[in-house]
Amino acid sequence: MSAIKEYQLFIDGKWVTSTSGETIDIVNPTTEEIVARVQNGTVEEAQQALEAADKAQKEWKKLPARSRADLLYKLADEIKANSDYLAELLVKEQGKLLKVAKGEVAVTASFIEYACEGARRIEGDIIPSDNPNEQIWIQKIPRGVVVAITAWNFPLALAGRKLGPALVAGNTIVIKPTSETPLATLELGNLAKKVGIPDGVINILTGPGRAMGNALVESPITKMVTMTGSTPVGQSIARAAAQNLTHVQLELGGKAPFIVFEDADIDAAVDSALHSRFDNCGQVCTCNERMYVHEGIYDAFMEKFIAKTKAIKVGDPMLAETDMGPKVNAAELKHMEHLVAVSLEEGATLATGGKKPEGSVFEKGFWFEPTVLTNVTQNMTIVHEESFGPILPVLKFKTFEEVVGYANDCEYGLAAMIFTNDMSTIMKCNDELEYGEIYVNRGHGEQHQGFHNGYKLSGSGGEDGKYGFEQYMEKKTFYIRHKA
Ligand SMILES: NC(=O)C1=CN([C@@H]2O[C@H](COP(=O)(O)OP(=O)(O)OC[C@H]3O[C@@H](n4cnc5c(N)ncnc54)[C@H](OP(=O)(O)O)[C@@H]3O)[C@@H](O)[C@H]2O)C=CC1
Ligand SMILES: O=C(O)[C@@H](O)[C@@H]1OC[C@H](O)[C@H]1O
Repeated sequence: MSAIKEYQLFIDGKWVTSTSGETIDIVNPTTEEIVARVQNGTVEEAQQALEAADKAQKEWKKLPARSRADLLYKLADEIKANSDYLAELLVKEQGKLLKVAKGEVAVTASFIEYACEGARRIEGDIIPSDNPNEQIWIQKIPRGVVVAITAWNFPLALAGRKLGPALVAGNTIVIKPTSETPLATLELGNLAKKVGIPDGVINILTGPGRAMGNALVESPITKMVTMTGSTPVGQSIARAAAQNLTHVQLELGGKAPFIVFEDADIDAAVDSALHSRFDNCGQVCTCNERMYVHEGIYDAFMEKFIAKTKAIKVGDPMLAETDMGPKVNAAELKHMEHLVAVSLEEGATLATGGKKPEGSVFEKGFWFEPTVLTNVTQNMTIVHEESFGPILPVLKFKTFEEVVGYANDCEYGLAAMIFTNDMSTIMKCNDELEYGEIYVNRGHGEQHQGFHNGYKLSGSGGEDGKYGFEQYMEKKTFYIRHKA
């Protein structure tokens, strides 16, 4: 057994051990072995990180945005240069497939590179005044210290998605990754030092969200909180931030409907539905959480879909032939078992899966079979509660009005997917589906230049693209009167 690495806190460019004297074990979801330990940081250390970020921001904001971007391009290059190491760390801490982990490392770098492209597009306005000899300037300026709080499903990518625009805009950042999967994110501290990002610009803390996270959110030093995670936690962050009216950007839970209309390309819809549910063991915020299939093609569609679901190879995420790894932890596994039990009690039928796979290789680890539930009705728990795992309830529908009503009968509003070739249906879906992101004739998967924006309880503010970049800046209006 290799020695268990103990990570420290990254504050003001230095690695420090927490005064708590306590650590948090990071467990490999595939083997249940401890792969590393991280600091159980204190609220005092949260304050130290915020003060370091505040001090560093005074100088960081004076750099031309292009100079800030040059340093961040180098960080992105270092992330790519360390892809194998970072990807294996992601597999060990989160259980995602190695090929998916390598994709996450690449997308982390590209999130940062995309933000760097915005360095020369921080544009304001010059507006004529109603008064003679006067101009009005509206400038975009950095907010100050940004706190970034991230979830466990794509921990490194979520960190890059936030630190990129935050730092290009002239802010500094304190990142608190989830206590489940902090390792790859912590490695960013070493890479930041290596490329010469000034001390205090990036700070990375570990510790329980309810204490450390809350302390970061509540501080008056914090001028923006960007958080990705569950809706209940996002709501508590919004409440805590309210006392200072701190700007909050929240990317939260989802329950994406996947709608297959009668004229859909069935093979394309089957493949997209499969990947949009089971990739990353169903742990993607925009996942196909519930599927509606027109009754006219239901049998043909489901025959192909069930066959492909049964063919999914569950196993060691390090192996190329594996299609799906384990859930991230025991609590999530228990949640899967609970949702299946409730669904069956409520009258659903188990078409495939529904339990831990059999075999000695699955004795250790948080494994769950790809699961499909049929004979599901709209009022069932599984149609409304996010599973964030490999469980897919399938319902039939007859009419457009019926399925749009089902799709919108939801407290979330992040993503929706539809398959149809009828332009009128597509445009009516665009008008009537209450979701911030709609994918037409393809599965989920955002792009940096889009806008990842959840309605209802899926979040507020949105991130990515030019509108996400705007969130990291304040505006200052300047009235200038000059002598005639
Ligand atoms: N919309 C989107 O883009 C995405 C949404 N998600 C959602 O995230 C959820 C799964 O991720 P998960 O990590 O379990 O989410 P959680 O909400 O449990 O945790 C998210 C982060 O918040 C921290 N946190 C917890 N309590 C507080 C608090 N009171 N104040 C400040 N920070 C706190 C956690 O720290 P700690 O872990 O140390 O407690 C963690 O870093 C799912 O609901 C999924 O839908 C996931 C990915 C993307
Ligand atoms: O957060 C999610 O689940 C998705 O937004 C995911 O995160 C980073 C990847 O680029 C997205 O697919």
